[in-house]
Amino acid sequence: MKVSHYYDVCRDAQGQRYLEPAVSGAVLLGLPLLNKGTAFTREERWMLGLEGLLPPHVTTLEEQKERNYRRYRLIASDLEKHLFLRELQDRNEVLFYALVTEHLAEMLPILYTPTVGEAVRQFSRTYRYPRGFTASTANIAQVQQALQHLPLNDVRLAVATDSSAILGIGDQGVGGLAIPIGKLNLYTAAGGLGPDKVLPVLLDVGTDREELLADPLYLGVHHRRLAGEEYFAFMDRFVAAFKQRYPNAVMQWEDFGKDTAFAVLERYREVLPSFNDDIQGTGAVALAGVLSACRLKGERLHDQRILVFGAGAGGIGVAQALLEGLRRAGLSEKEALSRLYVLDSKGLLLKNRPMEEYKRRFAHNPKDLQGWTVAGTVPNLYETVVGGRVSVLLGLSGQAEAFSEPVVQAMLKNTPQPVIFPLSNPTSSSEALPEDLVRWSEGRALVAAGSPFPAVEWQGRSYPVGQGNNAFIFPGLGFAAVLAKARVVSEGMVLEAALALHDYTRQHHPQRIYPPVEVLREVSQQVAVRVIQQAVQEGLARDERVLNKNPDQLLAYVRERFWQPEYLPFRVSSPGTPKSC
Ligand SMILES: NC(=O)c1ccc[n+]([C@@H]2O[C@H](COP(=O)([O-])OP(=O)(O)OC[C@H]3O[C@@H](n4cnc5c(N)ncnc54)[C@H](O)[C@@H]3O)[C@@H](O)[C@H]2O)c1
Ligand SMILES: O=C(O)C[C@H](O)C(=O)O
Ligand SMILES: [Mn+2]
Repeated sequence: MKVSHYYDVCRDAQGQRYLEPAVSGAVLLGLPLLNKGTAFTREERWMLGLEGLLPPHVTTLEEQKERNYRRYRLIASDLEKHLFLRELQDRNEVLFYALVTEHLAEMLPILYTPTVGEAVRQFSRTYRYPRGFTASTANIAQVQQALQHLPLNDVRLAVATDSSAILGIGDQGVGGLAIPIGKLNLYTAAGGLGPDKVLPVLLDVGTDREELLADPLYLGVHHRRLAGEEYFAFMDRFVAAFKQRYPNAVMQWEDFGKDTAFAVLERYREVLPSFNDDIQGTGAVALAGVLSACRLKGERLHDQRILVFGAGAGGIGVAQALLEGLRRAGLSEKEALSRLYVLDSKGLLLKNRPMEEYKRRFAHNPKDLQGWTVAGTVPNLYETVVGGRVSVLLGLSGQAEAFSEPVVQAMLKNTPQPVIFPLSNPTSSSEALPEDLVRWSEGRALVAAGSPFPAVEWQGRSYPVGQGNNAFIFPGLGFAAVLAKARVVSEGMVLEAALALHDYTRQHHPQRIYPPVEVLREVSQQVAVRVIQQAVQEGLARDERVLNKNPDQLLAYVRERFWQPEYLPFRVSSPGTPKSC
């Protein structure tokens, strides 16, 4: 099997890798996985029919990075920077990843959260080049055939969204494709997967956003969302065809809203090795951060009383992960649930309220909450903080400013150091600004947020704000599932990712809740090692190369397989030459 319709990656007698292209000339220059731009050597230019098509000076990758970084720095707006980087990736993937890897902390907020949210909104207005795969109601009947149009033959990981709950900005229709593209930028820049091994997928089942339906320039299908049986018939078709085209691929479900996220995860988790990033990745990152915060407070997880604000994919995922954490700390399920409060848009989950099945487990008995509110009303955020003596507050509601000063003051009465994580993205959806939380609590709150925020300077001290984002989990988790060829992605593997992140933070950044994003690559490698070990232990690993390796050997293996942005030489062998591809 050739890696792509347009080229293959082969090895010479010395084991050196090289590219064997099936195209040449101007066509080759238009393929971002092959194009080296001005870095094609003189020999390559003659061999591939490029001589004369490029300026004569042959540049190095370093010089190309320098040229593009200078231009990047001249751009004023974040969205324009995002679009500049998108175009660079669409021209030359190696150069794009070389640049992004070198400036990871600077470019992450541009490629990913929060700027990617704006790129989603502006998708139909800024569209330039195709990327990934779009299944839609216009092609789902022939999706098997449409998947054959993709030139890549060895995809190992896809990120797919139905775009029903993009970050905290809701249904975004076809524009949601920018999210899988951004997630996969992280997979390659910080998670080790080569750009020819990944695929962003948009499942366009329609949109319920009126302004998109009414916009003639909107690029998605112009009808309302499929629901119920029609929705699952669409999904079943896509999943079957995807599995046939890419039998070795892991699937990351992303930004499915609460009405589809849980059902899709359950329906396909045994069909495809797959996980839901918002439920499981977020659960893992929140558990790791709360464990770190407990360590900083000198307390234990089971000393805490925890409130999760928001009961969608993210909120329930976080509640499930903390429940598991509390059980591991020795509490019974009943004891653990008694110190965990989950609120949706109507307030605290109570057993006498009608609610979706996935919330039910976390509902409290109203009899246990005597005196919290006027009898018969549902406790709100403030009342739950007071009544439940909450010491840890986690925001997954997408509601800006929901964590107000009175809420913080109430927490300070329960604990000297409240743990407060406004985890909603993008920045405009964050439940509070970290600087307000630090100020209102006079520097006592332990704060992390979903989106990137600068350190807070307050009364001569600097408080770094950790980024509690599933970016610390999914690249390592997905890479591990790929390297292990895991049959399924188990809850045990997800939990191990959380514990690995917590251990890494404790060992390398003991003063922090999360590591700085500068070390994301290293975090992903550590997470990957632990997740592979767990997959092996659970008998889920199907790749023999990961069996019987100790942690050091596994780390070396993970590092060796980690894709690096460097140009491979081209060769064109004459017909009949034996090749190792
Ligand atoms: N930091 C991270 O890594 C991370 C990961 C996943 C999700 N999130 C964030 O969490 C937010 C929700 O995402 P999701 O995927 O769970 O969406 P979702 O559509 O599945 O759920 C949204 C939930 O928000 C809650 N909500 C809405 N209005 C509310 C209100 N007024 N008061 C209390 N709760 C309210 C509801 O319970 C609803 O179910 C988004 O802003 C998203 O960016 C962050
Ligand atoms: O995309 C992110 O930044 C994190 C998370 O998956 C989200 O939906 O907010
Ligand atoms: Mn998400």
